[in-house]
Amino acid sequence: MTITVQPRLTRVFRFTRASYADGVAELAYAFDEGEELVETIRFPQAPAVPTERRAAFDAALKLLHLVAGVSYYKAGVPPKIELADGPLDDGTAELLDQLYLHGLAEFAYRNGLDLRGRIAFPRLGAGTGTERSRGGSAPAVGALDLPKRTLVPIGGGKDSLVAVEAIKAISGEATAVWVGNSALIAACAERTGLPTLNIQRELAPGLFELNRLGAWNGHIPVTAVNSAILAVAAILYGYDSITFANERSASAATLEYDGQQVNHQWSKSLAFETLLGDWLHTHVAADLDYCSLLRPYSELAITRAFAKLTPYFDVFSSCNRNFKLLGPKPVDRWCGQCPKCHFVFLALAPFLPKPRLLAIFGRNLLDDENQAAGFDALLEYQDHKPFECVGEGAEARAAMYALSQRPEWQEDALVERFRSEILPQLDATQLALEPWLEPSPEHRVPARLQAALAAIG
Ligand SMILES: CC(=O)N[C@H]1[C@@H](OP(=O)(O)OP(=O)(O)OC[C@H]2O[C@@H](n3ccc(=O)[nH]c3=O)[C@H](O)[C@@H]2O)O[C@H](CO)[C@@H](O)[C@@H]1O[C@H](C)C(=O)N[C@@H](C)C(=O)N[C@@H](CCC(=O)O)C(=O)O
Ligand SMILES: Nc1ncnc2c1ncn2[C@@H]1O[C@H](COP(=O)(O)OP(=O)(O)OP(=O)(O)O)[C@@H](O)[C@H]1O
Repeated sequence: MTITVQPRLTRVFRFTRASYADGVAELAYAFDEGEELVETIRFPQAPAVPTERRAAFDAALKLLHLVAGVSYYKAGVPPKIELADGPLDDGTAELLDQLYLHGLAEFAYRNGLDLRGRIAFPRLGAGTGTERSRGGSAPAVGALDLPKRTLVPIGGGKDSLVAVEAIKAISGEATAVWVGNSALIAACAERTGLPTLNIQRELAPGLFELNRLGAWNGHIPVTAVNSAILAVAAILYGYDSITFANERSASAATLEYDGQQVNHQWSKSLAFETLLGDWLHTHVAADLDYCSLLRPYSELAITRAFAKLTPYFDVFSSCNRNFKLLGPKPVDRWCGQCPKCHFVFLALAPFLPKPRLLAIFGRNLLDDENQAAGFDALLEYQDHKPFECVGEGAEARAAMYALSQRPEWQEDALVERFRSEILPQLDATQLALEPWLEPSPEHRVPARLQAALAAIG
């Protein structure tokens, strides 16, 4: 495919069409009058869409088209957005405005862009008269009597496996589902013993051509894309709930810049969960629940729970370098260099026998002076939290403090450095591990699944 637009000079981003037939969804976009960029999602062994769920399916597919557009919009960030299907009701436009602004906040910060005031999805009634500048709300949909079973997304790391085991503990009917073709995630899903569902996602090849032509590039809110894919899947296959494994800490900003919070994990935050969960209730099906089973828990509470799940130790990995579409992957599941490797090593250390942890990682990251800067960033010492899915700085400091009190860890280079150099500068009353293990009451887990929460804490 030959791309003829210069991405950074484009004027309009267009959502041109979304179609679905025989298990294949095509989501198409274009800049200005340029070629279509078509993303493809494949739903395996898809049944025919049941008639009574047709409207819900169409609504979910439309949302997926709008959400997945973020990968392409970011290539040019033109000032105008156009929708071939016409403007959106207020609720939908608000969800999209928020997602593109906050989900692309890291992208904007790193590229020196300011997206505030730039992103405005067309709204019904906007600009058509003085009496109504916004489009009003769509009539709320009813329940569809969806089967009482749960889609549990699997990411290959510890969090989703903790969620799986919590659902298994209450004998909930569930399917382990993942998007993409990662063999590592497939192995984890297989290990759960649950039925599995693997949905394929192929980005438009033209995006890589745009990248080569100097498109804007950077982080996108991928959890939102996966969530929208799973909403379509829930209606298609018949599930009444989608339970992600997004932790409490995911709501905390990575940094604040020019009055704006920048959160790498925004589409894992409670704010996004609330927006999407409410939207699905009003626009798709009143009985389709979208939530995170791990929302009450800190990363440390989750690593404590995961430390008991020994059958997964030889298959899981939280290192995101495994999940790159292009380029090399770590040879042995953990690159040992990235913020996720650093954080997971540190957060598991208080809860696992040391030899067990070293066996998982194949090395001792805390006894390697070359990794000091990486751990400093986690501790928010002379740096900000990394742009990655890691816990809060205070949480990392609590874990490091716990290790500094243990004979088996305190001689290791970076623990010793923490004790001698960093600890004297910290408020010792803020370093206890125990408060991090307490669940918070805030979550959106539906009544039917709440017993699973007790299986985690
Ligand atoms: C695996 C990874 O971390 N990828 C990020 C990385 O991408 P990179 O360029 O190094 O390589 P690829 O992943 O192979 O992607 C190639 C290009 O494709 C585009 N792209 C990819 C996926 C997608 O959904 N949309 C896309 O537009 C993009 O142009 C890529 O350059 O760096 C990129 C730039 O910062 C990131 O966008 C890539 O992140 C992936 C989308 C990804 O899946 N990342 C997750 C591991 C991730 O970050 N998860 C977060 C969830 C946060 C959230 O709010 O959803 C987390 O765990 O905290
Ligand atoms: N490819 C994927 N398909 C479906 N869901 C995914 C995928 N990747 C991540 N997720 C889900 O997104 C959420 C956030 O992912 P995240 O990487 O934080 O979790 P994880 O991989 O389970 O654990 P870890 O924090 O150890 O990496 C989790 O619920 C995870 O299951």
